[in-house]
Amino acid sequence: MLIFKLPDHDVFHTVDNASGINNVSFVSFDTKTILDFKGNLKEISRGEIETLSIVPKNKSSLIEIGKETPESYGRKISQAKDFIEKNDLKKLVLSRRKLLMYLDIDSQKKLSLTKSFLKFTDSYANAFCYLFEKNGEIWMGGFSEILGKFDKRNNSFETMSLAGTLPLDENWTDKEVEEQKAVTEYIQSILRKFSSNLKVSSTKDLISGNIKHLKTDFSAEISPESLDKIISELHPTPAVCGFPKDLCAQGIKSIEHFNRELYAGYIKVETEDFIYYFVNLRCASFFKNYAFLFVGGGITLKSDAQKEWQETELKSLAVQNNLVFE
Ligand SMILES: C=C(O[C@@H]1C=C(C(=O)O)C=C[C@H]1O)C(=O)O
Repeated sequence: MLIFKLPDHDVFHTVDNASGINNVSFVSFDTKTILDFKGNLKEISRGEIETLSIVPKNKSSLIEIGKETPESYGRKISQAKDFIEKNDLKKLVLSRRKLLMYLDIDSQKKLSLTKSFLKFTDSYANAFCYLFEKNGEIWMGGFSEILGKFDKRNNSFETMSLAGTLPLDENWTDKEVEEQKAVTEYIQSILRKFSSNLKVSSTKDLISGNIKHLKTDFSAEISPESLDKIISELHPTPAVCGFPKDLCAQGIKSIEHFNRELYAGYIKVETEDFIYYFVNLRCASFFKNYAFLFVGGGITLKSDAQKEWQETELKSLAVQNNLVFE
């Protein structure tokens, strides 16, 4: 079962399971896992969504639940800084799995994932939001970062450089400006190879709930044949990994000590006119008594461990504040 809402659209969609048609795919961060949702896109109403039963299951094997603390995350940030220094990098994106246990809140009340999804979509109207259950796995998430948007009618391709995070009332510093610039330069260097008419916007604030980011938009005319290649070269961008990609992904794995799974991967959605590639952030996987909320941020040599922790806490509220118990 998959339900989703495209950014700035009023309607909800699902897929009709028709075989041979594949319009929605979730690609994991390491691109090794691809979850396909078969069928044509079809509209689904709010009322129909409310009647769906999506109930988390117990994980079949025991998982090790090491609760991350500001101190343990601080140690990982130091390791990330050592890695940045040793390899002369601009940044590395570190993340954590926030463990949220929810059974104890009130034994009479149960988590309603469909109502949570609807609340999430109301809070983040300009985001791509989804909820799915497949092979016993349940994920929910939503954010407005695109890895790509291809318009089949005129072969125009759009993407964005989105990075740097602060609470709404704080002013940008060199740390955020530099980390976002690293993403902008990376995207530019790739798109220039595929298009001679690349347009780059000025950098603006993007407000997402309780926080803001720096965003630069790109648009270019490309040949449809190069679309897959562009996406595979872009992903993972330094907004979620670092550059060089392979070295940074290796560094991330050795420091984070968990599998990012679908977090920081992307979601491909094909409609009649567009092919979208949404970056899978502000997301969580759900089990019977708990959820893992995946959150991260760009680390540079200027990073302050306490602020980085705070940033991941603020990002986790995107999912956490929209969970509905009834
Ligand atoms: C990595 C995440 O977000 C990404 C990293 C950001 C940053 O480093 O400031 C900002 C927006 C996203 O591109 C996340 O939400 O977990």
